[in-house]
Amino acid sequence: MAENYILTIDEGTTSTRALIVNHDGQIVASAQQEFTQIFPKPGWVEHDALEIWQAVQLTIAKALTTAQITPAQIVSIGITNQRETTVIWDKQTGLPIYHAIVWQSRQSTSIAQDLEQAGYQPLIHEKTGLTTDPYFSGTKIRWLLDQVPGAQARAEKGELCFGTIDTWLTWQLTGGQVHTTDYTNASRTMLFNIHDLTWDSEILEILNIPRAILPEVHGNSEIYGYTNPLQFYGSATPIASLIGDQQAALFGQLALKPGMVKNTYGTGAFLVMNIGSKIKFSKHQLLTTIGYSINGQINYALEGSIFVAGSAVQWLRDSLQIVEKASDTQALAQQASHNDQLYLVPAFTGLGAPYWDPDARGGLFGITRQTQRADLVRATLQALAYQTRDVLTVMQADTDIQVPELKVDGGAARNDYLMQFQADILNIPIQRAQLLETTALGATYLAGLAVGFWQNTDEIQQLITKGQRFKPQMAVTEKERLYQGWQKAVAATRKFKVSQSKTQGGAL
Ligand SMILES: Nc1ncnc2c1ncn2[C@@H]1O[C@H](COP(=O)(O)OP(=O)(O)O)[C@@H](O)[C@H]1O
Ligand SMILES: O=P(O)(O)OC[C@H](O)CO
Repeated sequence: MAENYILTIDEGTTSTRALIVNHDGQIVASAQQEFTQIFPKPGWVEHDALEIWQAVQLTIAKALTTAQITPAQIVSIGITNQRETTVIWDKQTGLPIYHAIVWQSRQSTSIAQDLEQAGYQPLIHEKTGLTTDPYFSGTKIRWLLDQVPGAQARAEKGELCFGTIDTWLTWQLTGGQVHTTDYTNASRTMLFNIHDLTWDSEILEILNIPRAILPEVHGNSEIYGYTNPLQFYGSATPIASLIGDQQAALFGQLALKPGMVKNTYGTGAFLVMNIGSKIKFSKHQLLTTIGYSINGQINYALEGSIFVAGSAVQWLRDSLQIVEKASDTQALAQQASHNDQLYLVPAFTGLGAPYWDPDARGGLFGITRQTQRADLVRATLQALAYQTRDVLTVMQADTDIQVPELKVDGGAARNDYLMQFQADILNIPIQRAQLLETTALGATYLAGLAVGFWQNTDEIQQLITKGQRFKPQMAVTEKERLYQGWQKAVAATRKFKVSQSKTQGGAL
């Protein structure tokens, strides 16, 4: 009998991947496709949602071809996605009314500021676990309905659909039959009440967002619908997991016990701690969010969102062109010998947790006549580690938990220099996943559990091999000296902010 597989789509900020996974949890084939990053104005980031859909179709076709299997051998499909990124499309034609507004984008800053000035921050935090930042979908939806002519009226008439990328791809794969999302993605919109698990009427009213555009909300491991055979090579295959990428990585690490923490170093870096079935709020501006939901049971999480991580490495490669490949940064950082007091604060699109400062912009401190390319590369990698310490410190303070080790994954976790420096600066071991595609594997496990491909997480645990462990080696005085320099650099960056006028932040 032909073997069966799970197909998982991991739609990230800069590229999309399709993975085919067998019953032993091995990736038998994968394909990856980058797509265009559109920067219409400083601080704005957009994607073409149709280009994303095309990239998804292409990677599915490539992965199936590489694996030499037929779509009928796919027992279910999992989708995990860059969160918050907002698409609005026409229900009839399926065409987006504007580009997707990416999570990093700052174009709805003035809407977020208006909410804060009107005193809504405590209400929004209490109901959604989030903060009034343009990062989340709510202000992006408001911006789109304001800026695209006629959009508000069409939304009120029920002619438009809103979705994060999971919803957009499910709509496309089902041929416009299913308009749904999951709790984790919903919990990133700033419109979802994480206590009673519904779209919040009061917040919808404050932002004047018509309920008619919103998707249904479900758990993370269940059948939401079937692919339209026209979209999936003649097969009606169940779509059986939708989950935001950071929560998928938490599940993929099997960080299923309260207190377990993972950090994923992708475009951004996201520390997520499982906090169990009860909501807990941070005193230090971490987010409370939904971690995952299986069989009707909700697990909450605390999250520290770092906006710029691997994208700083991309900046070295694409904008400064001082490295050819992202992986070149490892050897360069290891070679750097001058000036270990050079600090890059990569606040390219503001600062996320724990600062939440949308107007901050990047800074470079401590340059001397001796500063060389390798020093800048090292400072860039170190910035990822320092930002992680900023977040982990407040996460530990919020929960009274001393985290014994940090589980890590994501593309930049490949970098051994970064991993060792991270262990040093945190003074705890770093446990790297063997397969860095933990995000995709999390969605795979959930899609497999939904259809009985795997029976339970104990069975999945047997499939996972641990990767490399990095132990702290640096003297405590040394790491404290370095970290104090970082804190000074962050303070100086925040002092030197650009003030963003309403028109710069708000108009098309
Ligand atoms: N060896 C490396 N060292 C440092 N950064 C890397 C390395 N390899 C990849 N990256 C960075 O990791 C990111 C890609 O990771 P990935 O998990 O695919 O991100 P995403 O899901 O956000 O698209 C890119 O920003 C890239 O610059
Ligand atoms: O594309 P990534 O992996 O950097 O993840 C993006 C996050 O989901 C944004 O919240």
